[in-house]
Amino acid sequence: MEEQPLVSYKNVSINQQGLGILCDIDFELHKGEFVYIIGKVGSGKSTFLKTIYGELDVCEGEAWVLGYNMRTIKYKNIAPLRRKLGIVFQDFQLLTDRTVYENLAFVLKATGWKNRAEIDERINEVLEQVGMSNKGYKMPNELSGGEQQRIVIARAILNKPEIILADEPTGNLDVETGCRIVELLREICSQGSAIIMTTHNLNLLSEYPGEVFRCENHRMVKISS
Ligand SMILES: Nc1ncnc2c1ncn2[C@@H]1O[C@H](COP(=O)(O)OP(=O)(O)OP(=O)(O)O)[C@@H](O)[C@H]1O
Repeated sequence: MEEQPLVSYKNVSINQQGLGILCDIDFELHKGEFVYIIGKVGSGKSTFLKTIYGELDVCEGEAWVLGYNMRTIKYKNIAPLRRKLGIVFQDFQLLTDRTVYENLAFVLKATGWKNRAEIDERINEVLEQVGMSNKGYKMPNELSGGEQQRIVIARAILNKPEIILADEPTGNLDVETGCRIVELLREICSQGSAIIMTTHNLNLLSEYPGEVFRCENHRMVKISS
């Protein structure tokens, strides 16, 4: 039997402050998929992602994310949903007043981890996975942009999310560093997390193929796979 999609949207419309941003979206995300969302500035890419992590309501259609009906999801279920998601933004959003290790420990403790040794072990694992094993003691401002983005990805994968939402994760990086970040995301994808990534960098699409949806004229249309 075919596995249930992780995300399933049918005829979904999304508004911001009463204004229609996207309408009639049909979208599915399955385990292990890597999906790009492209489109001009203001076309609705981030808006779409916001509905997946419950930041913005869906106003029409049928929308399911990891078994939650996003039309009717209760506020108390938003945090449990987000624990199954990893979220990566372009502007890093690390806590600047604490070390890399403390940034990661903060998230683990906030999501219910208590055992010190297990916390240590998981932090070491994710830092190794993103190639930053020896940087746990650093403050975020002592890291380059690419290194900070690696730590953000380490933070996003701490709880082994089923889906990673990456909103312009290469937006603040030079081309070479951006490619390394996409390679890292693809490696994480091959280990089982599905990934939705918005980007303006169309070169990435040919270099690192995936399914592509474009936001345009209030629609989000699949253009290739
Ligand atoms: N908080 C908000 N309140 C009202 N309108 C908003 C809000 N956030 C975004 N919008 C509007 O929704 C539309 C889509 O914005 P969105 O941020 O999704 O675009 P985007 O495709 O992600 O753009 P970019 O490439 O610049 O990141 C824009 O017209 C924007 O002005």
